[in-house]
Amino acid sequence: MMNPLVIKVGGIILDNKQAVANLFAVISQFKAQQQRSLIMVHGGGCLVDDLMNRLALPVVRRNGLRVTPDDQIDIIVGTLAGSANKVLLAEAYKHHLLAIGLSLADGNSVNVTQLSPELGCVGVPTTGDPTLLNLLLTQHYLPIISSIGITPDGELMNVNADHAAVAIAKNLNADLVLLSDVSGVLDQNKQCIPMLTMEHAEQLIAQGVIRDGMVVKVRSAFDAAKMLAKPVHIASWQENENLIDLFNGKAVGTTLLAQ
Ligand SMILES: Nc1ncnc2c1ncn2[C@@H]1O[C@H](COP(=O)(O)OP(=O)(O)O)[C@@H](O)[C@H]1O
Ligand SMILES: CC(=O)N[C@@H](CCC(=O)OP(=O)(O)O)C(=O)O
Repeated sequence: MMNPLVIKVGGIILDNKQAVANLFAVISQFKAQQQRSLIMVHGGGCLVDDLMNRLALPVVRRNGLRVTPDDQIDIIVGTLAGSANKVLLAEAYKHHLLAIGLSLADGNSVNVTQLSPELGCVGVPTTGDPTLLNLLLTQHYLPIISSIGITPDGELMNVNADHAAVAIAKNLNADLVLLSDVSGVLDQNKQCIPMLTMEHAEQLIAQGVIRDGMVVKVRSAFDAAKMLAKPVHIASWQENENLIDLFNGKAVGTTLLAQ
């Protein structure tokens, strides 16, 4: 049996019903062909931004992470663990997939602590217990996991979804694919870089070619690649015709090398 595959979905796909439907069509095709266990970890930052705008609340990010004041965590939990998670679950059901919607805290799958007081209710993954997820995978469930966590003191935390996906992949010794709006990590000419080493990535970050959320994504991906001793892929959820290849471990988008 192959090791599990963690698929992280983020970006404007969460705001695009057709794109979500296309992705689940591919996942259900893959599931029909392969015995491999899949876990989906999702973001939904764009949905939070939309709601913040409608509520006339400011959207503030520092180094790619959302500043999350105490009095806004309920809105964010509602959006990520609520609507975003259930929209994905609904599409999974529509495609006859046996799915279950979870957060990082369910079954203590990923424990989190507060990152820093300046960012407010932003959590970082610490340890985790894979028992619940392994149990669900044995019974052929597709876990769909939001990036909401709970601290040991019972505080709800907003975790960057790339950090969350890396934590789950480490816990399950899984392969990891990060799907975003872009075809991969782009160079200064906006061309997708097929293979990236950590050294090259840090150069591109220093030059400002890799910016914003992509800095978090690339550093998270290398963290996972090193720990798991295997490459991690960053690709677009729009590459429908290549997604099956990607899920089978072929290089699509940018491959971040473990070395
Ligand atoms: N060098 C780069 N290559 C690709 N995307 C980049 C780069 N630098 C900055 N970005 C930005 O990073 C975004 C992806 O990060 P992010 O928005 O956090 O993704 P997601 O929401 O899918 O987690 C891209 O949409 C792009 O605007
Ligand atoms: C702390 C932090 O930044 N949390 C993110 C969680 C969602 C996310 O990461 O969504 P995408 O993967 O779609 O960008 C946020 O509030 O936007």
